[in-house]
Amino acid sequence: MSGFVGLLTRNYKAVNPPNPPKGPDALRFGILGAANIAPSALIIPARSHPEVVIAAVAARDKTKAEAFAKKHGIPKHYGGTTGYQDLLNDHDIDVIYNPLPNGLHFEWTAKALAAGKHVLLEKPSTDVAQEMQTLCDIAERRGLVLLEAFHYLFHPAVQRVKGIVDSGDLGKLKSISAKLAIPGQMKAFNDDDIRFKYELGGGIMMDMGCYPMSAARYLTGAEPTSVTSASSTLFHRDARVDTGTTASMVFPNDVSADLMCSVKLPGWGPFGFLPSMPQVIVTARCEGGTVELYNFVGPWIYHSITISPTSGPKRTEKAYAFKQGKGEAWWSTYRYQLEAFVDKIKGRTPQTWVSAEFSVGNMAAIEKVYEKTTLGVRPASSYRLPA
Ligand SMILES: NC(=O)C1=CN([C@@H]2O[C@H](COP(=O)(O)OP(=O)(O)OC[C@H]3O[C@@H](n4cnc5c(N)ncnc54)[C@H](OP(=O)(O)O)[C@@H]3O)[C@@H](O)[C@H]2O)C=CC1
Ligand SMILES: O=C1OC[C@@H](O)[C@H](O)[C@H]1O
Repeated sequence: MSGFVGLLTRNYKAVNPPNPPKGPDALRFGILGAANIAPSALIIPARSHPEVVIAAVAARDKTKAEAFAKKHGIPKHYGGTTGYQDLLNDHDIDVIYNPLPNGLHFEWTAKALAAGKHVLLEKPSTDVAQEMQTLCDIAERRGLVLLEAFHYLFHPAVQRVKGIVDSGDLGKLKSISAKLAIPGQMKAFNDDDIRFKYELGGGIMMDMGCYPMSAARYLTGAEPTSVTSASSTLFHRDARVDTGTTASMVFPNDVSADLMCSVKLPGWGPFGFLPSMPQVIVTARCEGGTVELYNFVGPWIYHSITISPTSGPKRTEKAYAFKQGKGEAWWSTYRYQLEAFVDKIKGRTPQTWVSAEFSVGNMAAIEKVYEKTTLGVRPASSYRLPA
């Protein structure tokens, strides 16, 4: 199905998915925090997964936990000062979803792994690379699955672009440009949002910038050798926090990358009154042409892959489902991710995976960018692992 009807059908089914019965061996998930992202990233995708049950939620406030559980049909809730740990102590829970503020990712993922749970950890994985390395080491030692939720990488559209770049059909890769930015007029986040709290791992390079960074590293299949320039716009209440960052990087084999993220894209026209268009685009320039993916972070809603060979006609493609592989055109990036995560836990081979090395590398590269901006890396967690 294509065109407008396809768009409506896909987006309707993504939020109103079929609800097959759950099998006896379904994994029981618990959610740490009644976070805004939890419904889109896990609760709705879980409905159509026969091997996933959302069994419990914990929130710092008991009433909030109860209201969230009721709203989303979650049978168990934990709240109050011991709520998070009570969830981890629940023997009925197999897997923890951690959508806490970035600065709490390390502590609560470490505690979840210590409790013997697999963890789906929100992006960006931790505040600094060393913390993610530590978590990955613990997960490996304990035989548990830990996945940083880079949901978009699991979508067929991103896989198609990766396939085109890797095929060499457009010749050798020369440069990447990756942008995730929204206009300031959207006022997407309040001043007191976790994204602007330095002590919680705030900063838009962490929040949105982790996407363009991961896209550049994913498509090059390499780590940046240096960040040649980087600059940020600053949050008006705290000059350690960026509202947007641009960076230029060099990769091995003469590949370069330009990244941009912002929640404050300036307007245009008289007095900058008119909002700019959001920019959610990744472009790979090769010796023999370019491939561009429009809406790389939300490709299930709508996307467009434009392939422009230097000699030959330009063409566009869509990839809402894999030609071979599991999935439906209406599956969101989060649904594809959940499929892969469950496959991994169940010992099956996932279609796509985000490795420990990839996640650690992303944080290391983000650190390099923050160092170059002079804002400095985000503060490491004060949590110490038990001896
Ligand atoms: N994959 C994706 O597409 C997206 C991922 N994210 C990531 O998910 C995480 C959460 O983002 P989002 O849902 O927007 O954030 P929210 O502010 O909605 O949720 C964060 C949760 O953290 C809990 N929390 C615990 N301690 C604190 C504290 N000191 N201050 C504030 N909150 C606290 C709160 O839980 P409680 O209920 O216990 O009070 C709150 O519900 C971030 O890491 C973000 O990067 C965010 C958006 C999209
Ligand atoms: O993960 C995310 O994806 C979309 C962004 O708007 C958001 O800030 C971020 O947390």
